[in-house]
Amino acid sequence: MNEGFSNLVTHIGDFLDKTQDGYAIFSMDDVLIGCNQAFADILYLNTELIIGQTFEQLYREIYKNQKGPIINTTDIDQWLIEANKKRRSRDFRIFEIDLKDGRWFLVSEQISDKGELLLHAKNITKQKVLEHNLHQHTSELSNLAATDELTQISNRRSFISQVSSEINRCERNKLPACFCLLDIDYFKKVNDEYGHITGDQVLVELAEVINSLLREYDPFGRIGGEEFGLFFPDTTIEQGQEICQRLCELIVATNFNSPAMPINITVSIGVVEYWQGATFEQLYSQADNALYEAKDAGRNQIAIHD
Ligand SMILES: Nc1nc2c(ncn2[C@@H]2O[C@H](COP(=O)(O)OP(=O)(O)OP(=O)(O)O)[C@@H](O)[C@H]2O)c(=O)[nH]1
Repeated sequence: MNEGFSNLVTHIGDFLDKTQDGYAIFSMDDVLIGCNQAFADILYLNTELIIGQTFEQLYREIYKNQKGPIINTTDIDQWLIEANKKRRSRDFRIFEIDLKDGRWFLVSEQISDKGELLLHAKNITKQKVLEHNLHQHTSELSNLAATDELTQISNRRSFISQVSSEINRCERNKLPACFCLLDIDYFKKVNDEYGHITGDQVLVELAEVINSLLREYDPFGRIGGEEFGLFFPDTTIEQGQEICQRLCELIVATNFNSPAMPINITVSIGVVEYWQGATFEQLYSQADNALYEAKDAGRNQIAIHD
């Protein structure tokens, strides 16, 4: 043993009871032969009483006390069988545990040539909290980036991406589908007569009314202004036309902005049948042509692209 190493061995004990990290050594037959205070604190057990106990006895005690590491089971015997299978399966193991008090530890287990097991538990609660917050912020940001601020449905970008992946699915599974563009008729009049804020309210309610008729997985988004896009996977053109007909009827029958000042609107819808190999741009352009036909033909109606 070189001098530096023997100095380390002599002095390391002074640090072991200062550190927040838990240290413990188990014998070949898994009896706890030594540990520091931090390790006992993690288990919520008394240092003096745990020396000489086996890993199994310790975990049975923790399970009984319902303090310390979370043991997610209703059957501790089965849990110990599974834990023991993993425990000495490799010379070095690393895993995370969480405690009832909310702390998290990164635990490493190293087995020596003599078969003794050195356990080191590092407090990683701060990192876990940061990780959790970051994850939450990321998902909030991606929701924001995909949502139309006014109507809270998908925005143009997110709608295009959902339709594109549905197009791929329909292509792979040889499914029929319909793409629709829906536009409010004479919406300028609503704004002119009732004001822009009421116009906004009509848009919000319209999105809700349309959503109430759709299946949960039908992509539906606000393309821009008073124009909305819909995609019906696994739907024939006849079925698509029927859904659009029901949408038109429901919208005509709805009193928007009620009870303040009920407003009635109509919509025009351009529908195109999906064909194998079609792109979003092609479907959009053909549905747009059909939408103009519906407007030209007097509005409050559906036009199917030929
Ligand atoms: N309140 C409100 N109005 C909007 C919004 N986006 C677009 N608009 C209005 O929608 C109206 C669209 O007018 P036009 O393109 O002339 O269409 P229209 O009056 O609906 O007539 P047709 O589509 O030809 O039946 C304009 O008055 C826009 O200001 C919005 O987010 N909120």
